[in-house]
Amino acid sequence: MTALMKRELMSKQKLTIVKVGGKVVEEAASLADLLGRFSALDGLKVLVHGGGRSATAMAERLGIETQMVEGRRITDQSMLEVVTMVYGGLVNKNIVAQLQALGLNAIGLTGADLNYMQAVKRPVKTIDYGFVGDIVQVNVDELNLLLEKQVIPVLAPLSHDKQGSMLNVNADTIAAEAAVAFSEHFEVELVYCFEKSGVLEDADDDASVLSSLTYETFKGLQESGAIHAGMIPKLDNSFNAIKRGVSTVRITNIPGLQEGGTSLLAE
Ligand SMILES: Nc1ncnc2c1ncn2[C@@H]1O[C@H](COP(=O)(O)OP(=O)(O)O)[C@@H](O)[C@H]1O
Ligand SMILES: CC(=O)N[C@@H](CCC(=O)OP(=O)(O)O)C(=O)O
Repeated sequence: MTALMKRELMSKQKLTIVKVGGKVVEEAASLADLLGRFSALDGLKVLVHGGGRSATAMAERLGIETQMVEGRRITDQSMLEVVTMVYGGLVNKNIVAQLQALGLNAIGLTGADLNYMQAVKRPVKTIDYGFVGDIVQVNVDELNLLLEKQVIPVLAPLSHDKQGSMLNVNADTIAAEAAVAFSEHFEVELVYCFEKSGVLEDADDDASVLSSLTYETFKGLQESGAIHAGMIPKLDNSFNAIKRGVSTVRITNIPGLQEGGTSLLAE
């Protein structure tokens, strides 16, 4: 029996999973600020990153057009090459190098590494998303061994189909699916860190942060249009994670990493 298994038998240890995306990843100063605060968090932790804007910028440099549908990137063969390079390479390794500089022993992984997360190519219904994956299996056993050795997993928004192809997956989904899988072993707090201070009652007023949110209120605010765009899948992912065993989900900005922002309430 490993030390980690022994501890689980006594009581579940806390694990913080921080997902960072949007502008925060793209701007060097905000990323450095975020990583500094992440490194100061106590206890076991995992970082999940996005980087959609960096992929769009790189695609543009290569003359490849970006097309998003309902917040998801249409990923044809050449876009798959771009996202594999940008998420699995540039963004991921830049974060790992910065965490190493901060004294954290980080390792960057896609779902193909250690086969920790497997997906299937999204079936074509009305829209063909191309090489976009829907998660079918998550196995965090090897990641648990890394955590036990004080290694910090840094998870990129990429999975694979176990038949040789990488697949593009939204970073919020990677964070939620990893959080659910880790919940079997840990008391998981999932923190979505982005550019606003939380879920806003009025998306244009940064001071209108809701300190807590139920599913019912979310659906009401969605209907009135106060919650829209990328915030809808983020909240759907978040409530789904709570339903499947994640202890706490918070949506916040960089200074709110430890506390603050919007806490989601189970019904
Ligand atoms: N009520 C709301 N509160 C906060 N953000 C909102 C709200 N409604 C819509 N949004 C938009 O949702 C975006 C976050 O979604 P998304 O861009 O997918 O996240 P990320 O920055 O993590 O990639 C915000 O930048 C904001 O423009
Ligand atoms: C399928 C799909 O849409 N994947 C996303 C993955 C990156 C991401 O989610 O980045 P942010 O968190 O910074 O938005 C994309 O390619 O844009």
